[in-house]
Amino acid sequence: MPALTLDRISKTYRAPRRPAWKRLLSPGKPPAQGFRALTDVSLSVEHGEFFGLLGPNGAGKTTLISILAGLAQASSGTASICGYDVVADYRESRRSLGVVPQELVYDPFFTVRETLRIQSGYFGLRHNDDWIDEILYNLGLSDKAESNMRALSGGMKRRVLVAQALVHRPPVIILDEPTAGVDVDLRRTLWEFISRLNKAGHTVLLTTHYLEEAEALCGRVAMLKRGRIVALDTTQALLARFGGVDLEDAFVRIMHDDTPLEVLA
Ligand SMILES: Nc1ncnc2c1ncn2[C@@H]1O[C@H](COP(=O)(O)OP(=O)(O)OP(=O)(O)O)[C@@H](O)[C@H]1O
Repeated sequence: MPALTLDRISKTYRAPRRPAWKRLLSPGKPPAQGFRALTDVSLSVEHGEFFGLLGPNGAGKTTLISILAGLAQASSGTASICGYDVVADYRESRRSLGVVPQELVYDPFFTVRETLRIQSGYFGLRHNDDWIDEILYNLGLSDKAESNMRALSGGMKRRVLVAQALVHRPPVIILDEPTAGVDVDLRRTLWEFISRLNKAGHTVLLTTHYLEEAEALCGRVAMLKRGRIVALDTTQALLARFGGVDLEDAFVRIMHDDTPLEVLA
């Protein structure tokens, strides 16, 4: 059973409803069309893979991750984590997954340790301090454990988001642009830690705009363009197929290729 499966996932965001007074003024006007963010996305990621989900701004990466995390509902299609359907088996699928979100979301009233204890509590883990200490150490956060969240720099807050995603030792880890706006030090520390978790058997799905990171880390890559998968293969095969000097070159070629969209696998 794969670590992660997407089967013909489509997502249309509803257009905002027109206010009542506008509907009264022009009653015959049809409601605005929604926005189609994903169309028929299917892929499966095996246990232990380090998988890259790439695409330009607005391609649909975060939408896809939100569907996997149960934060958004697909308009059609199914998704599962470790065999658990993200809608029908929500609790089990959420327990199998750790998501590092793109947005810096945090509660300014708690310390780093309190934040991680609260997160552990969501998963019913009461005595989790040994693991919390290990995560803090590996993310270079040990000396910040008792600092208030609001006192941390942006890069430090991002490290805490990574720590939060790992408190329940999820078999599948999704990182949505985890290195956006962080210094070289954190990138190195983060990738060393995530690579170690991956070698220990954790499945990793990464979105990033730093294609050299994806090239170095990901065994397989899917590229999204306007909500559709346009390439899905091993990093090496994509490099061989599209030539060029590196994955960035292959990415630019694929994104600028205007032949009808089809999976280049
Ligand atoms: N809640 C929403 N309502 C309407 N449209 C949305 C909503 N969320 C996202 N979209 C639209 O869906 C499309 C895909 O957005 P998404 O955030 O998934 O892209 P992305 O690939 O993650 O982009 P980025 O690389 O900039 O993070 C975009 O055109 C975006 O404007």
